[in-house]
Amino acid sequence: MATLLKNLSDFSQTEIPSAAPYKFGIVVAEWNAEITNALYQGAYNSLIANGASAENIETYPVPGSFELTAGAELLLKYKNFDAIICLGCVIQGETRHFDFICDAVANGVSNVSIKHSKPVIFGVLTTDNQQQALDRAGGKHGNKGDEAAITAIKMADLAKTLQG
Ligand SMILES: Nc1c(NC[C@H](O)[C@H](O)[C@H](O)CO)[nH]c(=O)[nH]c1=O
Ligand SMILES: CC(=O)[C@@H](O)COP(=O)(O)O
Repeated sequence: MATLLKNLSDFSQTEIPSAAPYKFGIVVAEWNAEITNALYQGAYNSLIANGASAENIETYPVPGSFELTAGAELLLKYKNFDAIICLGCVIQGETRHFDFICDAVANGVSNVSIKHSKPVIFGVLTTDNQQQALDRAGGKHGNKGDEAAITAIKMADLAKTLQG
């Protein structure tokens, strides 16, 4: 469903499990920091609002969205999280660099999730311009960080259910 048809922060509280049992790692890209900091605040606040403990949330910066994959891999290799949230903002420039970054991080995050059988959430804005990013980082279309956090809670809960 296109974002124009669904607010990124619009969730029914009854559809969200408690985040209390789970540990979350958040990897945040430093590129476009005004946007990614807003995404992070949305994600952190959503985790806390749904019962996560502050001591169960660890946050790590990486230089850019391309490094989100490596950040997620390192967290899952060396730490014990129930879900990883990757937050970034890639804005189209003059060249095809945008395409390569977006493809790399989308595929990379998915591959790390499958490799570790752990939820790794793609909370990355891939926009034509800064206004589209602002609209999705706490603007008129909500906050993709909220969406990423709720997705992480749901997936961590699914994993716990399936593990028995
Ligand atoms: N242009 C953007 C970048 N570029 C940097 C890359 O993500 C990466 O850090 C670099 O290529 C070195 O490996 N990153 C973003 O997150 N957003 C952009 O708009
Ligand atoms: C997504 C990018 O890496 C991009 O912002 C870099 O800008 P440019 O394509 O003009 O070099």
